[in-house]
Amino acid sequence: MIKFDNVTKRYETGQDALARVSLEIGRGELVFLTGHSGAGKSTLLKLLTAIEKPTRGQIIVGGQNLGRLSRGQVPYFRRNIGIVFQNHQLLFDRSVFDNVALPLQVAGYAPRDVARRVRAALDKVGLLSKERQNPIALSGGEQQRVGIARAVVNKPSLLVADEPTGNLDPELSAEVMGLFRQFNAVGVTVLVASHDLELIRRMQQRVLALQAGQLIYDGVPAHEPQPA
Ligand SMILES: Nc1ncnc2c1ncn2[C@@H]1O[C@H](COP(=O)(O)OP(=O)(O)OP(=O)(O)O)[C@@H](O)[C@H]1O
Repeated sequence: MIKFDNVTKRYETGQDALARVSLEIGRGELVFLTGHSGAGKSTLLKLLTAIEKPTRGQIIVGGQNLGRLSRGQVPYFRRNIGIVFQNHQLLFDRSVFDNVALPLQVAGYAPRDVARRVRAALDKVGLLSKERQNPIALSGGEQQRVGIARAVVNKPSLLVADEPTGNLDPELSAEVMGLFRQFNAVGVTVLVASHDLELIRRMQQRVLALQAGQLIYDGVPAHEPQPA
């Protein structure tokens, strides 16, 4: 599903935000990406979603070589990826329903299909009863779930999240992670960037760790028994 081959990203400032990173993520995997602030997590996600281009190396996503995508092809490529942001970027002057509907409207779906899919997505994140509310009236956890519904409404085969639990307390963070697990269980490939090591450890999934732009770990962390 995702292949990075010796990928380096150097920003104009001259710094290597990623240095010779090679990795593969198979279809249907749930993987966490971790590392300190500035380690390169966001850069890796921006390359993966064709927001940035690599300076060197090759990136293949869903069989497409991102280095060969033309500007015009990028929006079509992105339709197959759901993206969840830390600050969820919801529009506070529109209802929950309209926020989730946006990607479908942009893609030109008929209004009946939009309504059906939006309600299915809101149902999956447990917010069907709040479709008419304005997101500003929702809690932080609920707002993040609206962001997740919007990311999955298009039924993407890949779901990417950048610090999706950054502003949430541990209980709500666990809830959001549970949602990612659910989408993964029905076949969606999920990549979640997070610096919350405790939360990641509890998930018992594959972890990729970056340090100063280099991939320093790829594996499932050993489960440490908790003291009684
Ligand atoms: N657009 C940019 N132009 C120049 N340098 C950048 C740009 N974006 C990121 N960087 C630099 O690249 C390095 C990696 O940044 P990146 O945002 O990928 O890290 P991160 O692991 O996501 O950090 P954080 O958890 O703080 O978001 C940092 O040193 C950062 O300052």
